[in-house]
Amino acid sequence: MTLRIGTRGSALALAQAGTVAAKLGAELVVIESEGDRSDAPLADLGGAGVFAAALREALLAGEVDAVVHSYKDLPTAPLPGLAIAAVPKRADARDALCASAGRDLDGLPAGARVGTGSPRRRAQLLRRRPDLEVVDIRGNVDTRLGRLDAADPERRLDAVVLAAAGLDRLGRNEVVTEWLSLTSWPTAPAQGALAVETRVGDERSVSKLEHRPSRMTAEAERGVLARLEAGCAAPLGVSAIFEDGLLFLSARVYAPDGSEHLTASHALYPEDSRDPGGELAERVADELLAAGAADLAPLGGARP
Ligand SMILES: NCc1[nH]cc(CCC(=O)O)c1CC(=O)O
Repeated sequence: MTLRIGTRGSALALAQAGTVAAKLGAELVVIESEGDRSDAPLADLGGAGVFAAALREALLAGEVDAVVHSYKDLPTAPLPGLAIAAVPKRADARDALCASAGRDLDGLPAGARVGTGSPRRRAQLLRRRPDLEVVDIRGNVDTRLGRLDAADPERRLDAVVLAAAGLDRLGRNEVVTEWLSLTSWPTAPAQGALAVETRVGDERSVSKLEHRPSRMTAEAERGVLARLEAGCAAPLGVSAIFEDGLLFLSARVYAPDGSEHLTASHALYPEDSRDPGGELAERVADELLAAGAADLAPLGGARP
């Protein structure tokens, strides 16, 4: 029997799930979700979890054998009966600036209009360039890039910030005018990583895709989100790296207007811990909370 892999129908989701299906010799099944059908703000639909919900329903109902998520869009709470059976080798975790006229962030004119729907990216943009006008946008990657050369001046933007991994998977690297370094611009937990989910007991059907270091860094980053009890709208940037046997995790919480931020970083040798990602995330999150992260930014439910 051919393995059936469920995916959202967006160009990005199809590209991501397509690589997974190809490696497994599996068949793709497109599942439409409320998040894809509606233009309503994500928060009104129940947060980023709406993208995952329809896929998970189809998996639980046995309509497909596995589903592929952007790991960063998956809520941190596990769903009973389902398991993240594989985390494939992670792509670029960085954000990318896509600006008109080939400009980088420092080269944008004063008061330039830059689009993003992410409170983290808004705070990071304002921290680097307090003069920018950050415009709230959403929609798929092509819609967002379309704002760069929109004919209507009210819609036109000077730049947008997107995940480098998504642009790469769509073959759109040529629009990037600056890759933002993770040290000064940490990104969303698990950005650039995929999560392949199966029903509990079926994990082996996809386990050849598993890449341990990618799971470890993604789990460490998501652990910070979980420990801070933060939602997808929290102005939080994280970056984990596994290098020379050492797992390193850094997290930064921003004031929404970018005026202040707090950073915490820790490292450990994974073989010294039963749950390296969780343990590291706990240290980093506790340090952020002790330093007053919850007073600096709305971490939980509050959405703009
Ligand atoms: N929030 C939407 C989303 N979910 C995953 C990606 C990109 C791919 C990835 O991070 O794995 C994007 C687009 C973006 O943030 O630019």
